[in-house]
Amino acid sequence: MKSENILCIGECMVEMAPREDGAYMRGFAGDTFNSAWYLAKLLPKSFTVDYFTGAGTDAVSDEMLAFMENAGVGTSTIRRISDRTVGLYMIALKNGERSFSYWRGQSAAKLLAADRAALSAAVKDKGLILFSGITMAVVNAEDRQTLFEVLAEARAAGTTIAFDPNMRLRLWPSREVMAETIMQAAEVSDIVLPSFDEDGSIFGDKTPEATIARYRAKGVKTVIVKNGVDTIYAEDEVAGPLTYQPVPAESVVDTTAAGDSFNAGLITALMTGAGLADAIERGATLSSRVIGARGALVPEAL
Ligand SMILES: O=C(O)C(=O)C[C@H](O)[C@H](O)CO
Repeated sequence: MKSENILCIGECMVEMAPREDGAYMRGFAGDTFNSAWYLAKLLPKSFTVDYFTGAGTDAVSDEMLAFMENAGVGTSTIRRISDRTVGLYMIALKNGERSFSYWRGQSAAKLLAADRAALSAAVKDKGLILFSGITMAVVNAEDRQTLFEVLAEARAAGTTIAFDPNMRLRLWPSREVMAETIMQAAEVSDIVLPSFDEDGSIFGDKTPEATIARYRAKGVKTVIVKNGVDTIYAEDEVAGPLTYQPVPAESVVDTTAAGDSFNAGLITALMTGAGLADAIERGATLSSRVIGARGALVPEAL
């Protein structure tokens, strides 16, 4: 049987999310961690969900790891780096659409792939590993290659690799490096979870079908193109091409983690035996509830 151990790799930060009264609420979030948080809540108890990143040894890093453990996300392989600490981001909201400001240039997570042995130990015996374009953006060029190699080794050993291109142009040296790295990441992945607004603008895809074709040409087995409130397009070897029209959200308060929660709902369904169409519905339903509240992690959405 396939391993029921899941690993998400990336950067978790202090999150400052605005409240209605103008004050800020401090939380902890980051795209792949957000998915881990939802996965830990959604998957049956026989599964384990772990997070791999870099963290400091200071009080806020300890609090972050305690927060993860409390949420059911394992932290035992996280790298602790004594002269660094965790990054921070702040959400700004305009009519429900979010934008982010970051303080993460020197974060411990930037060194997450600097110790190959630690990374290799973390990926061992996993059923599925999720990483993202943000994971690739925060590490340097040399460590990116280490990540690719270690993920390729895990895949060869039977792990399913899932990748969300999640593009944050500001975190990359250039548009070209971002686009090139994303296609390299797709080559080591079984499941790719792009968003049409980002992929359309960076790669010039005219339609979601073109996005699917570009990743499938790299050998990706399953591609699901998220598309905001519009039709989701997907394809895998069993279901063939399919579409899903998401039910509109009851209210849109903050779109932070819309894609991350979609990924978690979808992966939960796929890991527990659902077909692609059901898995997409599961992801879309969770995502439409998550955007009805402020911040990335929304317990009421579960
Ligand atoms: O933008 C990032 O790097 C983050 O990880 C912050 C947010 O939690 C994430 O983008 C939401 O998808």
